[in-house]
Amino acid sequence: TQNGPQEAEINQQHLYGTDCLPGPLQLDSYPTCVTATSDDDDLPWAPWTYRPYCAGDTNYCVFTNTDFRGRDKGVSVIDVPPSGTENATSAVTSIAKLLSSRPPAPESADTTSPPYELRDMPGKGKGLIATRKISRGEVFMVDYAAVVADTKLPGRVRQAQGRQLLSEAIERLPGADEVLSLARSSPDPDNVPAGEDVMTTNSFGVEINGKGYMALFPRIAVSLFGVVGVLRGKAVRTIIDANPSCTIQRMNHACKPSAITRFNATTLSNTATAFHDILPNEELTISYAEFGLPSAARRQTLRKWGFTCTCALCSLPADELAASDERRTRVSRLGKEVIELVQHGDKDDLKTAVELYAEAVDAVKEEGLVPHLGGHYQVLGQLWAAAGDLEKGKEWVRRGREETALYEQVGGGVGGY
Ligand SMILES: C[S@@+](CC[C@H](N)C(=O)[O-])C[C@H]1O[C@@H](n2cnc3c(N)ncnc32)[C@H](O)[C@@H]1O
Repeated sequence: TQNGPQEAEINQQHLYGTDCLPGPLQLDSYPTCVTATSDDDDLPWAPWTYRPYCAGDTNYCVFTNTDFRGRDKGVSVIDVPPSGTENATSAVTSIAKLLSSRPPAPESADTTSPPYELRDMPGKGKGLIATRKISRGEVFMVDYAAVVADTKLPGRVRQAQGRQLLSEAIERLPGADEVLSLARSSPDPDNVPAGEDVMTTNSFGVEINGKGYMALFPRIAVSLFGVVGVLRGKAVRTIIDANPSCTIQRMNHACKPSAITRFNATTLSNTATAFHDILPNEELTISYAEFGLPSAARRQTLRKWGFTCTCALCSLPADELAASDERRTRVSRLGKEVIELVQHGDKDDLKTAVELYAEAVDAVKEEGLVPHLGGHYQVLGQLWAAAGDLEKGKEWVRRGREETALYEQVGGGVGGY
């Protein structure tokens, strides 16, 4: 919402409770001249609780359902109303389907305490700290989207319109206060509306039906303390947060993080899974930047969030940071060399390719680039097989699949920052 030209006053057409949607926004499924309140049964714009709010001469509307994940939470979608070809890719369509097909989950009286707590983190605001050991592969947090907005919105509406759409999207939620209590990072907070600042500071980039959205996950999943998967015969549990201030959004960034988040576009859930055994008092962190970048590129990416990274890796002495950067660039250099050797294709080349790739895998491990490991193990297996050692080949492919499965078991969409 920051890209449009500054406009002091835009004539916002507040359609909520007024007569008609403007012509281009009229939809068969949302009759335009019906007056309704949220208490009406059988709303013509169901499953949305209110008549969609559409901003002036933009194509964008806000669609809100106040029952999603329990009555005090809700979800708002800011998108172009679906029609024709847009229908298949629109989040409005797929979230409407989700809302229509499943009754909202009942609140649970689950009193299980989450395995982390919110603490002050010097130089980073607040952060989440493990209060007990969290095992590698454990899904320790589940959160659901409260606001979902087309990523192209900022470039397609004027600033005042974008701000109005965001403000409607948040204010219509029963959980608006929770959303507005999230961290803000604008250097000029008095002149940036809270909703916009919160969205800019906290939103995740997600994909729904192949289209990009910004999504905010400020709150807590309800219900179960369940088994969501099995790893080497061991049950992997999901612990559901019970403390509203301990959300996915509270996890700080680290360049060698302890967890990964996965977004599931079908359920609008975002889950956090531990990369390694996390010990009590260890901070729970995720990466806001692409994995594997050297420090200068990371700094540049993190500028978007308006902070200078103070994670353990970025705080290393200069020589150790340079060694880490060298390992990260070595991984891509070795990858290129291996491709050339494979294209060459004789037996000795393939053996050298295996050695070089094993070196790259060691560097990946040392740098804690866990999401890449499964794929690298599988490539190493294929190289071993091509070099004539089928047993080693099978073993590495098996390990690779197991590693990959660990972080995909609860996913379904594309997630993370
Ligand atoms: C999504 S919030 C994370 C939770 C936040 N610390 C809080 O108090 O709610 C993102 C903000 O946290 C801070 N932050 C996160 N990771 C950091 C890091 N590695 N170094 C410094 N600041 C960080 C930055 O101010 C950033 O804008």
